Amino acid sequence: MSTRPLHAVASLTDDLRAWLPAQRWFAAKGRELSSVRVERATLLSGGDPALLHAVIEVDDGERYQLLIGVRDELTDQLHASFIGKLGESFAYEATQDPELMAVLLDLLAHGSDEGGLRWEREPGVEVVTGLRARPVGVEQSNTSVVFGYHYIFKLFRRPVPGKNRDVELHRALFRAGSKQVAEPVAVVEDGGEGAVLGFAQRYFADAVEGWAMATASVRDLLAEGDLHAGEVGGDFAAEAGRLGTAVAQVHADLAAQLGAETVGADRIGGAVDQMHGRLDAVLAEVPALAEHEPMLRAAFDAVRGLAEGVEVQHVHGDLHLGQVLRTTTGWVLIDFEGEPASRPDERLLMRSPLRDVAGMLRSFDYAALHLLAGDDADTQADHQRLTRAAEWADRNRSAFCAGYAAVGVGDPRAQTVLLRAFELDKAVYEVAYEHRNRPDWVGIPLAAIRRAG
Ligand SMILES: Nc1ncnc2c1ncn2[C@@H]1O[C@H](COP(=O)(O)OP(=O)(O)O)[C@@H](O)[C@H]1O
Ligand SMILES: O=P(O)(O)O[C@H]1O[C@H](CO)[C@@H](O[C@H]2O[C@H](CO)[C@@H](O)[C@H](O)[C@H]2O)[C@H](O)[C@H]1O
Repeated sequence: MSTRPLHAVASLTDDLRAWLPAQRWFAAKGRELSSVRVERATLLSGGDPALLHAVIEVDDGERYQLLIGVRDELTDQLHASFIGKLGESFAYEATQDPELMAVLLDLLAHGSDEGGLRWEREPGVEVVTGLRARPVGVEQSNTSVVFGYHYIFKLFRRPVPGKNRDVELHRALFRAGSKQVAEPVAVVEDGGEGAVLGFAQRYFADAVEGWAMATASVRDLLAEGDLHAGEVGGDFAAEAGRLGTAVAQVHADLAAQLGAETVGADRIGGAVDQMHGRLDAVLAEVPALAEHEPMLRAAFDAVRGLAEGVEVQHVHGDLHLGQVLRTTTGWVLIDFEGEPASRPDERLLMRSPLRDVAGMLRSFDYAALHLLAGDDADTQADHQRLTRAAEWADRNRSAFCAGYAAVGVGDPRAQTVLLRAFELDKAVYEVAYEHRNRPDWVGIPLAAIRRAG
């Protein structure tokens, strides 16, 4: 490999143009790239294998972060991660290489401030090294690696200068003694612009995702045919209630640590304008939404009349059943980056906690209906399954709200105008998300919008 990292990565630009669009975390998926420019590259560890860090810019101006491994010979396990040849050597996605991830764990444990990258443990935390590394297999917006049963490290694929919401909110909650988040362990920062490049936190080895639990419950129900959601073994309502309580506790801790305020007509109007703006954009992309436009606009405009103002604070911002984990001791929330579609500066704003509630309520609807995506309500058997699934969603949505209200930070069910607008706004977002990423599922948010009419 060339001893000049920038030169080495720059010689891969043609290969990167072909490789990037296939990556789940790459935002411009499915589109041909005309240019890839290497902004900087740093050698983190030499030898064979070598580890390079690079920041690249693609033709839409988006910046991405890469960890590139270089080996004289590619092992079978790394074939799928191949990016391109560097002279006689092979360049590949380094997060898939346990040997190189051990180097990364050493950097996190011992700290370093070289080549413009700062690796730093959180105060008072010791990091164990020599743990086996494995990449997280799920489809994600970033890339995560698990070390033993101890840590999970997230590489932010699109680092943003300034404060990182995921890290800051984890720190604030952990300071508050919250049991609903993982302990922050270490961060990697770009010494120049101060962007957080990576974040290690405590790994919950005993955890299962809320989405997996909820959909298992729906499967149980559908297998029974005749029984109601409350009568089957896999009933989820008690868990949904505990989840509501956990979310309310997180909201209470965030408000206590970082403040809350009541906003009046100006800010409310701005938020309503944003909902209309999103609808404009999605209508242009998905014509099937047009028949619901008057109802949606009326639901958003109803928020303007909330004379008593709206309480805002820092919230999760992208809450759904895939962002919560059930451990053996309770529910935890992960990934506080905020809504993927919002600009980084927008994500830092305080928002109504009902946004999170609405996100979770939408998620119960998804969990109930995704298995029935192809069902036809006109046939008797499918009608029965759809009715049962709808009952499941109602039951768990109510249990979630009751669990939330029990904490004393407010009852979402008492704020019907706001909750309805936020749920519909989220559903509009989901229509665009599904249209772009999972067209078979676009019927789920569309059906929810139709039912609200
Ligand atoms: N502290 C943790 N303990 C156990 N698993 C975790 C933890 N944090 C994240 N995960 C797992 O990693 C996956 C991706 O994490 P997430 O922070 O949502 O990344 P992304 O920003 O890429 O979506 C989650 O869906 C979850 O399964
Ligand atoms: O987790 P991300 O931050 O990447 O969020 C995006 O992807 C989610 C899908 O993984 C998407 O969530 C939608 O589908 C979920 C089921 O897969 C469902 O539970 C959510 O309620 C629904 O919104 C999310 O909208 C998108 O931003």
